[in-house]
Amino acid sequence: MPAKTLYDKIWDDHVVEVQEDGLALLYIDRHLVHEVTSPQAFEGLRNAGRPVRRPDCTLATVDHNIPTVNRKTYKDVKSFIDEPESRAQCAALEDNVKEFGLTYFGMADKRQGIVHVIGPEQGFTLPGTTCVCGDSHTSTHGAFGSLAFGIGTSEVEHVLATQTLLQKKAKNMRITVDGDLLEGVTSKDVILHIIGVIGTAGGTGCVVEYAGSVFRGFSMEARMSVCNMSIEAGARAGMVAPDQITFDYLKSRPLAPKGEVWERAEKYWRSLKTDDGAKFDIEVNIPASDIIPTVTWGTSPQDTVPITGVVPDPTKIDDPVKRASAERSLAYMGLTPNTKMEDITVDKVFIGSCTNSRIEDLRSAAKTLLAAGPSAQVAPNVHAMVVPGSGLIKKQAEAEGLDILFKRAGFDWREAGCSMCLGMNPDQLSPGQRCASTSNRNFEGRQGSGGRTHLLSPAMAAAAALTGKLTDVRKFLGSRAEANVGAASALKVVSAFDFLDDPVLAPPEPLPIEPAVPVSLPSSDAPSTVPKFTIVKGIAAPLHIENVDTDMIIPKQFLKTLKRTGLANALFFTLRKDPHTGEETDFILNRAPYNKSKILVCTGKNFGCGSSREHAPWSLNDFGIRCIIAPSFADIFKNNTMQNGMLPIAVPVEDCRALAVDAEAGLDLEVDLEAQEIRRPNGQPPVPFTVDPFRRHCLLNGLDDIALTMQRGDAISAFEKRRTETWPWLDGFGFKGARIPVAPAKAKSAKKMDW
Ligand SMILES: CC(C)[C@H](C(=O)O)[C@@H](O)C(=O)O
Ligand code: SF4
Repeated sequence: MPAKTLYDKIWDDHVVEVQEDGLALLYIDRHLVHEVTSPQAFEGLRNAGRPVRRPDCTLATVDHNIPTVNRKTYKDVKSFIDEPESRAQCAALEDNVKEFGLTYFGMADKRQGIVHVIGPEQGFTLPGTTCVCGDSHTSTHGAFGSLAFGIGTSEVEHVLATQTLLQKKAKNMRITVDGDLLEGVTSKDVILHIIGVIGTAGGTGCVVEYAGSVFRGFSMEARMSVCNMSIEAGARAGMVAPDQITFDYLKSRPLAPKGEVWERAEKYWRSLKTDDGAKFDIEVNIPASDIIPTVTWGTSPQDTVPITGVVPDPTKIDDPVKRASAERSLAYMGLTPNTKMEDITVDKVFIGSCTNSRIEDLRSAAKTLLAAGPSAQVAPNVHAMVVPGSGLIKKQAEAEGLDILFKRAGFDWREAGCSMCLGMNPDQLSPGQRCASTSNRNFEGRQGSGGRTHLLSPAMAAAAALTGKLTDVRKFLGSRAEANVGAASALKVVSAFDFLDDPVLAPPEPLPIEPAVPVSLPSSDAPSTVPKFTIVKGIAAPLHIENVDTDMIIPKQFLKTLKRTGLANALFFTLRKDPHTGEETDFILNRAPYNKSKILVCTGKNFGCGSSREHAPWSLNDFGIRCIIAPSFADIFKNNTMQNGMLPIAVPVEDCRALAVDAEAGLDLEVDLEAQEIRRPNGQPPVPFTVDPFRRHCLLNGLDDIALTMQRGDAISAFEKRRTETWPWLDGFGFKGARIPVAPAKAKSAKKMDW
């Protein structure tokens, strides 16, 4: 048997079928659903008369749109959410879970929370599983040794209908951090440092395994923070091999296996580690001692700098595209080169998000407050908020007295949700406001139009709240700090298990399905909803930006739609509309002839990074752009475009630059998918490209993945039979039967604190 990596093992255990070209039909064990990326998927099911194949493996919650104000007066979504589009999206999910019979943690349920917090908390996320969600930070669940990745809405529909996905295997990458971390350095600093080293495209096309003594020593919470931000490094997924720490975290959680089945599961999980001698395509080694508390200075998560450092100087960057990107970032961030990071003042502090809203994160921030002494107060002119990741974490933190500490220091203590991580709810930055944030993305406008984000750890965020400036948290260490912590009345450490006392009920019966539309394998001449892509000829718009993120392609306020169309005006909204006057800017897509572009040529790499929002390709498509040419693409964006009959073409940067020159001259390009070439004006030689053969076939014929996979029903059923025999705990464990027994609250309180 050849030596295998952890990823190889999980992959092999989930292949239903594999084609000659390596394209696999992969079985999905766990599907998390939230309100933003699911409405169009449910609509697709409804239109085709398809049920959800495995309600027992699907868990839904609301998180992105919901207000985080006190819910004491909460009656229902309709009366509680003021903003009409947010309200409509949450109401749509409530209707959909009823119609399709899914387990749902709504706003009245104390288990509601950020989708990537509640899955692990309930034991829904398990080692050795495949886990997906219409959300890029699904990588979080890799902390359990699960192959977990974000998908777009078309793929959400695919999973709901078939419980599978069509996938090509990614490359194996290992990031090893060995040695001892310096005092004051946390998991957030580790992952920010890694992204600073490898860049936001460093993991593109890869599944990362985090190895080495640092990750082995981390708690599950810390591992989740690391895996969460794998997507910011461009990786498809990030994983840590399961071990005793994983099992201790999971055992007795409501949806984890119990009794004899647990024993069986644990035995299998213990086999889930990379074999000695297994081959990685890419290896990165980082000494732990290199890492010091880290913050970001710019508008990409790779723009990191030690807190002791200064704002970089773009004139020292040779590469013109990179220099332009740095200049643009600094202008946006309102920063001057060489300013000391510790001299940067902040207006807001946000402690929350799926990266850092778990109990240990809150304890770590609280410890900084304790270290500062009993009279520590949030600096005047700073508004600081703490948003726990779930209702249960909020309760646990309150039982530990953390809320009192935060409130006493002047923090705002909120209800669970995504909140100011992306501000789809009212928690937003105003233009020009600067925020020290424990979230994961510092893109332009991410936390509010014109808002400026510095990413950092919870401990550093708390320090910034107290001083009003970005601050080295190590100033809150040492003998005086220890004396302050010692003098404070001891905080209780309460077990999470004290709050996991709600049985998870079986999902409701779905409503009767409307007469099903017969499904058959579409032949190349069958009508399909996916447009064919053969030849596209027309104006190409040049763009010279690196790491074009999907927040830039379409900002959050346009994600509240229940439709796939009507998004043409939303495309590159913040670049096309002056935020102050609302007038059109001179951005390339506003100018003739580029306002009629059918092609986009980007000279910067990593186009479409960040969020999994399929709204990005929808808005490009609505604008009329069918083809994007760039040196490289982020994985999820690439998949999403092809699901919509659009063509992303990756060609070397020199070719992109040459094509951009044609585009700047206002000359037509002609993209021929059959011939796999881009024909240039004035008799210049064409630029060749290649597209995966299966995808090319689907695009040329306008084929729809779901209809194709529905033909594999027998193979999927056979896989499910084998799955039930081999891994019985995966069959909706916990959802079967009327009430699921919950482990008796155990005295786990003696657990060593991670701070
Ligand atoms: C809304 C969702 C598609 C998005 C994501 O995929 O990440 C969001 O969670 C984000 O963080 O931008
Ligand atoms: S990154 Fe932010 S918006 Fe996205 S799921 Fe996590 S908390 Fe929610």
